[in-house]
Amino acid sequence: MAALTEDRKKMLTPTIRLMVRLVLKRKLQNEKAIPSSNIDNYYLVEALESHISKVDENQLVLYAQMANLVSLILPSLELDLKEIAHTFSKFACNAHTICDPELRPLGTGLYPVISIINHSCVPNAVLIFDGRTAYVRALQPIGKDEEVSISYIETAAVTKKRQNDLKQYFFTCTCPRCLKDSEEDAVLESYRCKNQACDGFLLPESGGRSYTCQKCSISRDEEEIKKMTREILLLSDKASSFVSLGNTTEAGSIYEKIEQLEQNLYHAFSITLLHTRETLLKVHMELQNWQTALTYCRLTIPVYERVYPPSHPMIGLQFYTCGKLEWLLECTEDALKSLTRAADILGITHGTKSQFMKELFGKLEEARAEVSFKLSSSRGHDEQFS
Ligand SMILES: C[S@@+](CC[C@H](N)C(=O)[O-])C[C@H]1O[C@@H](n2cnc3c(N)ncnc32)[C@H](O)[C@@H]1O
Repeated sequence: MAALTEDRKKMLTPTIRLMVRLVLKRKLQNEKAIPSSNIDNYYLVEALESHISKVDENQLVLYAQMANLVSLILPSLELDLKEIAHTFSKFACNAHTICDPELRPLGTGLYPVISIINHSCVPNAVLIFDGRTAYVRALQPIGKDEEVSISYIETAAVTKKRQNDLKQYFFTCTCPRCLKDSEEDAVLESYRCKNQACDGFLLPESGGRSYTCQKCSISRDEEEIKKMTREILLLSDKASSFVSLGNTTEAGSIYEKIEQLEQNLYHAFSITLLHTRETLLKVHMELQNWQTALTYCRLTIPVYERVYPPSHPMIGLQFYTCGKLEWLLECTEDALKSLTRAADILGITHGTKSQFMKELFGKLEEARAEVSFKLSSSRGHDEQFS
């Protein structure tokens, strides 16, 4: 690595590091310096799908450059650059993002046995890591002949976006959600009805100039929508520049304005509004504004429950955040409810033995004890005065 120029060092992406580890592992396994097994050997990598014939020329050039860099990092090995480039193409449709228990990305890994699992936007299983060990856990009972599926992408998105994110895998998803989701997509991305009491979504009128609610037929003027969209765009640019300056307080107050505008513009289940609220949750956590953070956390949950399958870890994690905030704010009974929901879901997706889960169970026990203590002391108080 020391022999690399600064420019080349910048190219040491997680994918390059993964390739270097893979090449070294193959060498060591061939020399029997480290053990190989049925689920851990290079033959499994050879069998992976690469879609190399469909990869475009620019991407092929990039793979060739990356292969070259690997050979510079490992000068003592005689490498077949074409084979390395081909393996990079396998990474694109088979590698997995290793995440921490809170689903924050940590790096990239290749798990050839897990790579046999196909994608669905309504998956019946989920891939969870404990350190570098990968676990596939069922989100629901899976029948004997039923196919196990996981999601390769973020499923909190409309069909067009999901299909676009799946392009690197060279297939068109035909899961039930992709086949029938036009109305659901409209809810997730359309404008809301002008009537605040109506939960309908708008579609453009054939002649343009206005949008009409599909539930109550009230129209919204196109100009008004364009004006609000422009205002949101301007504010978003401003908020991003405050974020890059590290001014979280200013960024937060601009995101609040964006959220207000988006509430009036988009449907309550809008993905755009969801992302703004996720940002506001992060901002207020950073600023230790626990009550406001809790408000935004609670607002995200109904949308999560709509866009993720039941028992999805994202829902469990959001209940966990809610529970921790409620505990901090001494809303003990709410905390108990949220932590119970979190434990019910994350117990399925994360198992019960990891340190992360032990901490959650510890917090749940504490909340349970506190609630029963409060209950018994209020009963004692009532008895004293009866
Ligand atoms: C990680 S591999 C999954 C295993 C692969 N089906 C196999 O037999 O080796 C990813 C590739 O599988 C195919 N694939 C995955 N999910 C699919 C789906 N829902 N429909 C069609 N093809 C899919 C695509 O070719 C994709 O690039």
